[in-house]
Amino acid sequence: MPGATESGPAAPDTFFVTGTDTGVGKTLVSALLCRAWNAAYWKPLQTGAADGDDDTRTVADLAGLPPQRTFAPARVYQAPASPEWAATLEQTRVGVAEVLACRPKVTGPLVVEGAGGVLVPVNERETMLDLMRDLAAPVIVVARSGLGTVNHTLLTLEALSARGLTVHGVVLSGPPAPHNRAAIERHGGVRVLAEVPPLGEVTAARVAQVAPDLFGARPAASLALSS
Ligand SMILES: Nc1ncnc2c1ncn2[C@@H]1O[C@H](COP(=O)(O)OP(=O)(O)OP(=O)(O)O)[C@@H](O)[C@H]1O
Ligand SMILES: C[C@H](N)[C@H](N)CCCCCC(=O)O
Ligand SMILES: [Mg+2]
Repeated sequence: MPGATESGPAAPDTFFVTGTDTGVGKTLVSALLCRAWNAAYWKPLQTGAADGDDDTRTVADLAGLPPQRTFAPARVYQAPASPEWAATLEQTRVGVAEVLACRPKVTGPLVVEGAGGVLVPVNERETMLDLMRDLAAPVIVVARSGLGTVNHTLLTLEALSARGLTVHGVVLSGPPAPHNRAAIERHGGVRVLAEVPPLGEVTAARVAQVAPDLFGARPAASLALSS
């Protein structure tokens, strides 16, 4: 296998961070990953700019990334909505191919954050799953840790599996819930990479403090999602 080492397959460089929902902690986890792995960051489609949503700025601040380690979104839309609807409100439309034409060329790890969850529409025909398929990077699923997450996470994993996407693992955010972690690993055939506890005030100092213990210094090789 190209890039393989004696210790196993080479770790991929690009990871797509999706979630079971909007607001589950994708941006916080992206910042933790960037900090731990010294990764660059790209949010291809940013919506909610009218409400001040700017995940690129948030990650740059929290992870302490210099300007050359973050990349402008392919599109920024004002409305706090899916890319499809936010674009429609601006009488425009975007396709996955146009988005990926803006894919940054970087050396080393790159964290790419989606908008909302896996089936959020990019346009009338394409969803975030199409973006993930064409990006061809292993997927990290961020989920809440608490009640309801087992169903939401397993549904998300089913959708990813149905499209043949490689799942690198799941990250749970919120108060530790070992029974939920175990259920997701058992029924989803995935690793839970980390449980991000409630961080209190989310600051760059706090991210720097916890990121290495949560994610280590570099990404591990991805395991295929078993059925
Ligand atoms: N473990 C945690 N401890 C403290 N705050 C958290 C934790 N997880 C998430 N949050 C907070 O919850 C809010 C939503 O998280 P975040 O912005 O990362 O979600 P998201 O999935 O990226 O949302 P979007 O779909 O808008 O991109 C943020 O204010 C974030 O700091
Ligand atoms: C604006 C928000 N913060 C996100 N960036 C966009 C989330 C879109 C979710 C669409 C949906 O699932 O209903
Ligand atoms: Mg976000």
